[in-house]
Amino acid sequence: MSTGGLGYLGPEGSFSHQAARRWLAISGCSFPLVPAGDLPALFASAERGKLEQIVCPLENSLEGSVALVLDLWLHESTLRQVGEVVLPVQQWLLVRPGVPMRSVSRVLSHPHALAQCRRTIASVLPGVPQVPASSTAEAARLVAQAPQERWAAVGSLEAARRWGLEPVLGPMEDGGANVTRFGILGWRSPARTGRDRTTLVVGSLEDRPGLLRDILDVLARRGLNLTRIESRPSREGLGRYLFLMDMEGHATDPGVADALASVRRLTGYLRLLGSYPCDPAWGGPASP
Ligand SMILES: O=C(O)C(=O)Cc1ccccc1
Repeated sequence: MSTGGLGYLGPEGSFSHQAARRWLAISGCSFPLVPAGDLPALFASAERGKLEQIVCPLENSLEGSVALVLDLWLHESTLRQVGEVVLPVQQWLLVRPGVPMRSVSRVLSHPHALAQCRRTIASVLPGVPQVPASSTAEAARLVAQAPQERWAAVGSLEAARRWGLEPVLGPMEDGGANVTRFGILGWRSPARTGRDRTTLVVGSLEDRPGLLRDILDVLARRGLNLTRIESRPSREGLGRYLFLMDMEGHATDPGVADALASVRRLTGYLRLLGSYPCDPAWGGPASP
């Protein structure tokens, strides 16, 4: 039985925690927030019926998709996307108060955060070992509680406040707008709002030239705007992929419904992963 919680990748102070609070504000829901230790545990709690919805980082404007989330969703879960939150993010170098930056002996963070700051870290902390953590906030918590005081974390100013660390450098991502898009996954599909997005995954039993082109053609002929296409291994062998697609519109819009039926006929496998309202704060990808 669901406890009605909204699960997120914890601990407090993670970007997922910020996205979860923003989702409560957008949706008007009042679920209690429930932190999870890592992404597999987050999905497993939801699948066991312990959570009503979960917040997952899907993609980042500098570093791309979060492959682990896509793989858990596509291969180990029956959840549907019910919403999205688009969050501008900033990364800071966080140390225990008074620790000079030049003495840092190890830098911890989520691999996506380390990758967003690759050039800055190489220039200000050359040769310092980088250690992956399950989230930016977990990195901050570890630095705050480590026996070794010279560790640093990469994370938000909120994580610094929550875990009592001092921001000594930032924003430190390697240029460009840093924005992360989070998916809200659950079981109750929301009603059409008129400004919706639809996510689906297709795979093919047939391996023939032009199949992907034919699929994209179905969408283009109906004027459907694709906002993302991503491939992940289908786990059936080398060269076998699933294609995850986001497009504007709701599965009950006549053009989208018609396109889904045509794509289903073309492919061996189509799973509708959800239709949900677009984040009102996000204008969509920049036009060329
Ligand atoms: O590490 C965090 O703070 C998170 O919320 C997870 C995450 C992972 C990848 C991109 C953005 C956020």
